[in-house]
Amino acid sequence: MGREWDESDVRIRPNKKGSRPRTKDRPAHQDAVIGRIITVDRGRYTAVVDEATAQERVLIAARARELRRSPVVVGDFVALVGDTSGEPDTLARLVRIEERRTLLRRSADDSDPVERVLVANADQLVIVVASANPEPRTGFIDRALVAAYDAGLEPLLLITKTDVKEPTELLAHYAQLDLAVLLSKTTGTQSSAGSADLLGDAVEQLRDRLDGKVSVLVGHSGVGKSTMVNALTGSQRATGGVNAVTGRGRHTSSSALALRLEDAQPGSWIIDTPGIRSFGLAHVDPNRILRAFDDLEPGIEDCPRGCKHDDEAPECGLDSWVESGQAGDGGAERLASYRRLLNAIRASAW
Ligand SMILES: Nc1nc2c(ncn2[C@@H]2O[C@H](COP(=O)(O)OP(=O)(O)OP(=O)(O)O)[C@@H](O)[C@H]2O)c(=O)[nH]1
Ligand SMILES: [Zn+2]
Repeated sequence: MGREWDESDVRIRPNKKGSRPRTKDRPAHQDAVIGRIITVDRGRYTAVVDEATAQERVLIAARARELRRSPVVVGDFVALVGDTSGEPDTLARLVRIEERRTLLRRSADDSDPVERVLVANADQLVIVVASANPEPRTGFIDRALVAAYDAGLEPLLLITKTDVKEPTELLAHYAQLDLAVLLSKTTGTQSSAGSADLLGDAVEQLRDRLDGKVSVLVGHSGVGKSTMVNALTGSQRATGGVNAVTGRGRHTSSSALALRLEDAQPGSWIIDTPGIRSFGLAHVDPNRILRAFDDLEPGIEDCPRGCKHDDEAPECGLDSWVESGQAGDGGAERLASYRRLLNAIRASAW
């Protein structure tokens, strides 16, 4: 990851005790290297530095005290000082979190009483559901869509197991959204190991979509997320490949984990989220969700102040906007879709 230094990086604070700049830790930050966090496990942060260069290396870091309690998450770019060689048994010091482009988070909810930052700087959210077995739940998809729109991520719906059932109803349900949908299925023949081979098409289509980007995958257990992640990333994890990358034990925590997309441009990462099965959405602002509906968005100009734009909102400007045809022929359905997503914010579970 290249980064240019400028004067603001070497600013020296006025020193209360004397005129000399503090030599102890300030100058050290000038040597900082920037790394991408690929996993977090028990207070240890694994980062890739000098990505896609001959000097690329993976190192382990501990957070500096000056960071206090600011959460550092997968996808964060961080400044690292100290031993940044990445040699075995070395530990770098993580001194700063770079500004985040996007931030996927969850409010506290019934399943987790703490508000959490989940993943930083991702571009896309791939919502994985099975066409059947387990049955797809639109509540899950709606909540994930809201989380994506709120975080500024492009959502993508991946429907697996279409060999088991055609996802006709599900597709109809989301036809009004500007939502890219990919279908995948297996050959239907289970190998002796019990895992079925995915048909190549879907894997390649998805790879094209993910190429050059950072994509987070979310999905319930059993939908075939691991099958797809393995097809896209090779055996990095299946074989304990995380060892080779991080020099540490196989990834066992429930934290997110970034894996490289195989046969893709540098900077293409897939973030698997074994621990994330739901999103608390209490923090979400309906206006932010509206940014994903640019045909509707201008309609809120006539809304009363503090309008929530939902089914019960009196005199919501979106109603007249749609009635007057300004959102086009499909306007009413689009508004219904938007409001259905707003309902997902209020529903407490998915
Ligand atoms: N018929 C069919 N089975 C599939 C397909 N994709 C995955 N499977 C099977 O579904 C089961 C679950 O797949 P996994 O990839 O382990 O599912 P997961 O979402 O990672 O689930 P967890 O590992 O519990 O998080 C496995 O037996 C897969 O072989 C598919 O497209 N069609
Ligand atoms: Zn309104």
